Amino acid sequence: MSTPATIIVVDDDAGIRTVVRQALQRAGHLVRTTDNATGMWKLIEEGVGDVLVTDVLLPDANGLDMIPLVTARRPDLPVIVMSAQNTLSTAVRATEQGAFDYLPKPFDLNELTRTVQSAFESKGASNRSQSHADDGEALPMIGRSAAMQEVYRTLARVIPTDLTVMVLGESGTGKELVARALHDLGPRRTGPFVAINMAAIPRELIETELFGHERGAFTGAAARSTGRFEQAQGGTLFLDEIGDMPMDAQTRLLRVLQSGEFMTVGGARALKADVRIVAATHKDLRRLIDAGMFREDLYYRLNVVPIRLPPLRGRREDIPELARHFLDRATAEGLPRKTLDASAVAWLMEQSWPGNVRELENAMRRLAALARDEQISAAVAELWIARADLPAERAPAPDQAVAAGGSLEALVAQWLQRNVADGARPPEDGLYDRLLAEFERPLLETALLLTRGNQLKAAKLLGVNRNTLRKMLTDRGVEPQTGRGVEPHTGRGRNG
Ligand SMILES: Nc1ncnc2c1ncn2[C@@H]1O[C@H](COP(=O)(O)OP(=O)(O)OP(=O)(O)O)[C@@H](O)[C@H]1O
Repeated sequence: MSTPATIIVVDDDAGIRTVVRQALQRAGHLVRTTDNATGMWKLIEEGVGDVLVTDVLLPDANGLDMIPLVTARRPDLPVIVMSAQNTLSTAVRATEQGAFDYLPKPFDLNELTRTVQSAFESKGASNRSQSHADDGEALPMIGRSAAMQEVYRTLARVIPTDLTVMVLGESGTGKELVARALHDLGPRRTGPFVAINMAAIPRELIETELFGHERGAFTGAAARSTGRFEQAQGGTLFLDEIGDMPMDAQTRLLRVLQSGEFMTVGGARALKADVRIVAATHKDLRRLIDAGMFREDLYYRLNVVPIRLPPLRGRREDIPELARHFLDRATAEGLPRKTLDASAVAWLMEQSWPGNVRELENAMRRLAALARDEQISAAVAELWIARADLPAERAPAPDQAVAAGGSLEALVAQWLQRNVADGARPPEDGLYDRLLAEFERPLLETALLLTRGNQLKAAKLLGVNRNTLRKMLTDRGVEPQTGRGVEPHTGRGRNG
């Protein structure tokens, strides 16, 4: 049994007070609860409590703002913050304000008891000193899923340190964003942030890119060049796609990490490396080690604090907020404002997003730029997102998209202008039939697209019999494929 301690629990939610009380009592602690800051201050003034566990949003105060005041009054009282406002901002602010730890709600009660125990054991040396607190500053990472909470908690802990961080995750999951957050929110933020992507530089140039070279170090080295290590002095060096680093460069990097010094290629002087290293990869480094392509000793040097970013399909609940964020950003960049209706949000959440957040970001920009209506439905989202992934020659003609995207009047006017304006002769088969024929094709194609080529469903959607649909497809030259793709609409109206 652990040593009994008195824990103050502050939360205005009676349910939370009860479960937390029970869990802590089961762990052998004494518990005092209160539902507001006033009650908490009373206990603190009385000298009660070994650990304080508080919610952020209290009826009469903000839990984060109170931490420095609590620490000033009772420097020996560690504060653990619980919050349902699960942003990176809350995690970072809790750390900055000097919280012992931060627990995003909902949390695991075992984790709470473990955290309370370690806070109690470290009493006295507990509340961290404040660094900087930039209130309300917009923080870059979106997403409140449980998976991202873990990321934020780790980030908040390592931001104030110089520890080497290894960011792992599929392409487009935000690895570079994490590296930037580590830099921008940490003590080196006034220094440079220098990124180098191992996969983007020819292998034979990586060493000189990293460490620079002296004049005459090799044929063609007409002048001394500074490497990224030197450029990043006093700041952060982001080594992206570290799994693509050639062996020679790995050996050299390892030496730098061991000695804290580096030498330029062909140089005799050792320069001090005052650089925080953040590395990232989407590759499985363990596999590379087994295959003899990555140095195990370097791996351990770099993998001091691993941060694993979840793929987007593993945190679908973040998709609505991310999608809206990217649409807002597109608007801020001057593209038309778009909103997603419920069907569009549901459709976005169903997709697998192999390109992760980057793919979602690009899809939202495409919608903002190309979809006609302000409100986006699932059908429009699918048209612009699913079909845009088709090879270029199969991509939809804009007219088709407009037909599906709404504003039919605009399209008719446009068609008429193009086909019969300027006194051009009306088409031989008459304007009415011609116009219907022009519209029938994208209508059929879109119906097939939405039903993924299922003719029965497409016929039902259109309200026509299956044989009628077949005939229409033949008449209009639409290929009744299964699957998403249908032949692009290349037909242009004939001017008589
Ligand atoms: N949580 C997030 N909130 C907001 N934007 C995000 C988030 N994660 C990623 N992004 C955005 O998605 C894009 C891709 O992110 P980033 O470049 O950091 O991914 P990456 O994992 O480094 O990709 P790669 O491995 O392909 O280099 C960027 O534009 C980034 O701003």
